[in-house]
Amino acid sequence: MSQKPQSSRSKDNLTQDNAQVIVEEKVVKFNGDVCIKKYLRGKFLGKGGFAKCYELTYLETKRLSAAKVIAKTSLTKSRAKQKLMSEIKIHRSLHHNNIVGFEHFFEDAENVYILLELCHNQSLNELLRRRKRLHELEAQCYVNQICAAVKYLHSHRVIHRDLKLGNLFLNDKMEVKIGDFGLATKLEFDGERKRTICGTPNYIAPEVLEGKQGHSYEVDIWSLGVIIYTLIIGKPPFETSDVKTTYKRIRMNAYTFPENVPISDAARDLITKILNNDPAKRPTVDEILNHEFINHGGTIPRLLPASTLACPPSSTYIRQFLPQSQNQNSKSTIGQQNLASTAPIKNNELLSGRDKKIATDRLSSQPIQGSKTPVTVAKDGSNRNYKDQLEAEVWVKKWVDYSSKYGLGYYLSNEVTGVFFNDSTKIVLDPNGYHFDYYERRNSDRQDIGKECTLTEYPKELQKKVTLLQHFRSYLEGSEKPKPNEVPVNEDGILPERKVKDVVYVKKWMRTRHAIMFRLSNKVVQVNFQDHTEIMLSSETKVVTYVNKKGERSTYPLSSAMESANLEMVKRLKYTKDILTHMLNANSNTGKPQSNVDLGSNIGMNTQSQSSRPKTNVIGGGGLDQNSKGQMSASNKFSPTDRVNSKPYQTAQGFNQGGIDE
Ligand SMILES: Nc1ncnc2c1ncn2[C@@H]1O[C@H](COP(=O)(O)OP(=O)(O)OP(=O)(O)O)[C@@H](O)[C@H]1O
Repeated sequence: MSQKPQSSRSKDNLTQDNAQVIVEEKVVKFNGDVCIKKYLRGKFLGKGGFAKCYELTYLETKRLSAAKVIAKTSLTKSRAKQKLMSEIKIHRSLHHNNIVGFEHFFEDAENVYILLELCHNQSLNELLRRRKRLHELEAQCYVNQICAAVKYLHSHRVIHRDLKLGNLFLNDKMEVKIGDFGLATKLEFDGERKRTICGTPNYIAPEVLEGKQGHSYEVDIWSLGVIIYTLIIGKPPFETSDVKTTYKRIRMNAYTFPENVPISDAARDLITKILNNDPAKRPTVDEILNHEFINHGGTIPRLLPASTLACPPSSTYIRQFLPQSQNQNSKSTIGQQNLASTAPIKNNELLSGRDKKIATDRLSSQPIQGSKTPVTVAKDGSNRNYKDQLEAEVWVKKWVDYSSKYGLGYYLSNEVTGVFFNDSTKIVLDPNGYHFDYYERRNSDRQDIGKECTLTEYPKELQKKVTLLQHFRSYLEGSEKPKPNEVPVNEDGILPERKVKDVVYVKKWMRTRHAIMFRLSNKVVQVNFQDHTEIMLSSETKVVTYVNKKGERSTYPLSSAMESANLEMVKRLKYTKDILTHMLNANSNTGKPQSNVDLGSNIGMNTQSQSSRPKTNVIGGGGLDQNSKGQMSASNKFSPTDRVNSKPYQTAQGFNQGGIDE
C-alpha cells in the first residue's frame, strides 16, 4: 500500500553522535491507519554546511541508507526552507545510475531526514586527499561517468551549479554518483538565464562572478574542467589562500599547468577548451564525451578496482586500456582484448597484478632511432603521462644474495638489473642492456653520486663490476650462458636509446632469517617474507601494499594500516617496523650492522640462534673475490648458492645487510 510521509520522532537527541539512536517515522496510510517505521541511526558519515549525514538502517528490512539530517532550527529562515524544498523537489525527480539515488524523506519534531542511496566509499575529495593525484586513466573513467550524469541533468533542464569533488560520491561498486542538489536549479524554458550567485569558490565559473549576463548549463561544464584538472594535477587550477584572489584569478583565467606534473596533450587540450571564460566557447557535454581524452583509441574502464581508493592502478591493469597505437603489443592478444574490455572490472582484478607479466614492454616504448619498425609513441606524446606514471611503480621482482663474495643482485619490475656491491657502490643497468648508472657514496653528505655510462664507454676501473653485473644479469634472467659485454645494436648498427630515465635502484638492503628488506631510491620499502608474503610501504603515496600467501594484493592507507583487521598483515607490518628501528639503532650506535638479530617471534616464526654473517654460500670458489681492500678480482665462475629468489626463501641465513650505515 502506498504511504504518505508524515511526522516522526527520534527517541534520542541527534546531537549525541555516538549514542544508539532509533529514529521513528510516523506513516499515515491512506485508510487512516498509523504505523511507525523504525530506523537505527549508525555511523556518522560527514557534515555539510547545513546537514549531518549518518548511516540509517531500516530495522524491518535491514536496508541501509545514507540519511541527511537537517535540524529544524537551521530552517527558521524562509530562504533555508525554500532551498531545502528545492533540493528535495529536484533530487527526487532524478533517476540516473550516476546520480545519488533519492529514496524518500520525512521529518520528526526536530529534524528533516532525507534518505539517500548510501555511497560507502566517500567522495572524490577524500580519494584525492589520500592519493594526491590520479592516473589519467582513472580521471577518464570518473569523468566519463560524471559526464553521463551531467548530460542527463542538462537534458532535464537541471543545472547542478555545485559540481566539485566533495559532491561526487563513490559507492561500493566504485560507481561515481553526483550528489548534493542544494544549489541545483531547473530552468523553466530553454534559454533562461539564472542570476543567483552560487557555487564553491574554486569551482565557480567566471560568468557567475560577473553576474551581468546570467548563467546557464555552461557553469557545470566549467566545473567539469576544474574537476579534470584537479584530479590529474592534484590541486584546483585557481586555488589560492584567499577567496578574493581565487576569484580574481578565475576572472583573469590565470592558471598554469605545473611542469613537474605529467599531463597528456589530450587532457591539457580538453581542460584548456573547457576553462574558457566565454561560456559560449566551452564544449558541450557531448563534445567532451567525443573529445580524444575520453573517446581515444583505447578503452576506458567502466569502473575502477577498489584498490585504487588507496593506491594507483598497477601498470598491468593500465596496459589493458592503452590505445592500440600506444601499445607496443598491439598485435598481441592483449591489444585486442583492450578494445573488448569495457566490461566492469572485478575488484580483485588487480590482486595478482604483481605476478603477471610486467609492464615494461610498453614502458620501453621509446622510438628507436632509425629502426625500420619504430615502436610507437604517439606523435602528440599523449602517452607521456602513462609512461611517467608507470615508472613510479617499481619493485624488486627477483634477487640473489651473493654478499658472501660480491653483493646483492636484483631485477626490478621495470626490467632494470642492479647490483648492490659489498663496498656499497651500486650499478644499475637499463633494460636495453647498454646504458648503466654507477653510484658511489660521497662521504661528506652520504649522498649517492651517479655516473652515466654505457657498455662502450665507462671508466676502466669499473670493468670488473661491469662483468659482475653481466653475470648477475644472466643469472637473474635465467640464461644458461652469461651474456658477454656485447653491445646491443640493431640491424642498422644503431645503438639503443635509454629506456628508463628516472632510475629507481636499491639504496639499502637487509636480510634476516625471516625476511629480506629493500629500501628503494623512490622511498619505497619492500619486505619479502620467507612465507611468500610481501609488504611494500610507500612514504610518497602513504600507502601499504600487502601481498598475502596466495599472492593476493591489498592496499591500506599508511595511517590506519596498523589498526586493520588483517592481522597477518599487521604482524608483518610490525616486524617491518622493528627491522627499520633496528637499522636506525644500528646506524646511530656503531655505524655498523648489528648481529644476531632475531625478530621472528613478532611474526610467529621459529626463532633460532644465528650467526651474524651468512653461511658461506659460494660453491666452487672462483668467481670474483673481494680482497681486503674491498677491490674485486676477476675470475671465471659465478655460482651463488642461493637460487634466484623471485619470491621464496631457500636458505635460512643470518643477518645480512648492505648499505645501512647511512
Ligand atoms: N549518499 C551519501 N552516502 C554517503 N555519504 C554521504 C552521502 N551524502 C552525503 N554524505 C556525507 O555527508 C556529508 C554531508 O553531505 P552534503 O555535502 O550533501 O551536506 P550539505 O550540508 O548539503 O553540504 P554542502 O555544505 O556541500 O551543501 C558529505 O560530505 C559526505 O561525507
